Amino acid sequence: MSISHLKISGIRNLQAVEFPPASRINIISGQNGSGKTSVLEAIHFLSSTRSFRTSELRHVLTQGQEAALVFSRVLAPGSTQPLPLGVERRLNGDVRVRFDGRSLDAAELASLLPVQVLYSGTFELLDGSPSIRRQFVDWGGFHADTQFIQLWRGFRRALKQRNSLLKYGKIDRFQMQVWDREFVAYGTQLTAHRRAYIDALVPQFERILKVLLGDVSIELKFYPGWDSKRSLEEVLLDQFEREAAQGFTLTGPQRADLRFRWDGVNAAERLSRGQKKLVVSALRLAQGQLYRLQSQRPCIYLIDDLPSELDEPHVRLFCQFLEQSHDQCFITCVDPDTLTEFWSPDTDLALFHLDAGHLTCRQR
Ligand SMILES: Nc1ncnc2c1ncn2[C@@H]1O[C@H](COP(=O)(O)OP(=O)(O)OP(=O)(O)O)[C@@H](O)[C@H]1O
Repeated sequence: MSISHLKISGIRNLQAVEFPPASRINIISGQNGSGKTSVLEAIHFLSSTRSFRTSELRHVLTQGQEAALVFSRVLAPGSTQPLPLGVERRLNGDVRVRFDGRSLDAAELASLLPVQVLYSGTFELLDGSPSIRRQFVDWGGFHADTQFIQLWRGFRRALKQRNSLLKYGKIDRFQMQVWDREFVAYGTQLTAHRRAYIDALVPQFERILKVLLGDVSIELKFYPGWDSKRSLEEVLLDQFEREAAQGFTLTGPQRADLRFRWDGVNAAERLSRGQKKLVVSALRLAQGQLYRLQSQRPCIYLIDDLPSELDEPHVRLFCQFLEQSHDQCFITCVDPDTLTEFWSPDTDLALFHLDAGHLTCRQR
């Protein structure tokens, strides 16, 4: 899907923002605090009912407002007939998602309009907590295979039940065996899906990294959450006494992670800030490209302050990659002159400027 019309109300400092995005490249410029990231946040909200900056709706809502509403018209690939998609969330907890006259649940919305976000917080993929990398892997698993969400839910349920039995001390061995079986069955299948996803992602990641960063070669490895030379069943048996003493499940798929090495060293310790930005960008772009390959559908890229941390040649390479990707992109920057010269005249491109929450269109 791509967005052909967007209307935003009740988000941050944005003042009744309404515009028709270009099908390919949208450059949104403005000074610090003008609301550029908030426009990307609104598109993310449209795709998932959530912000990528905060989990608390009250911070996203314009001060004094009760509801955030993003309304759009979206186009399926190859279609000329845009369909209405609207997402509303209210401070009282109500959430409404309507697409072409019917309500959607969270999973349906996530499949309808997948987006990839690149902003300052994306660095955490390299040096943040493992849960951020698990979310990254699971995003891919969710979009790659419809079975994934059931496996993920089944595993979470088994983990929760095990942990509550371990926490309250008096362990009923029979009940524990039931949940152990579920934990192993779901956990093993979930891990196989995660591993297959990363195996498919690595060639995309290496290809894009080579385009963006030439000589830097990063080894990306999946860690399943336990010593994979042993079965999950064996590991559970072995660690049971320690788990009973500590009151929670020690190792398993809930500890899965990704490891990035450069010349055998933890890449996060070795890369410069610009290099880190290009590595995490390559990861997100690879995820979008793999999604396109697997589903034959495009992803929308939201890229906040693309030029920051990068020199001109790398900005050029980045823009050339985006241009060749054929996907819809929303790119923000402070100074539009840093981004406008890299696009071919045939590319459907639109320039917008934000001034204190007011958006205007600019001439190319
Ligand atoms: N809940 C809110 N209600 C009203 N205004 C808000 C709210 N939260 C943030 N703001 C203001 O909205 C603006 C949003 O800034 P945003 O982060 O989108 O700016 P930006 O153009 O991306 O800036 P920068 O270039 O510094 O990253 C800021 O001026 C901020 O003070």
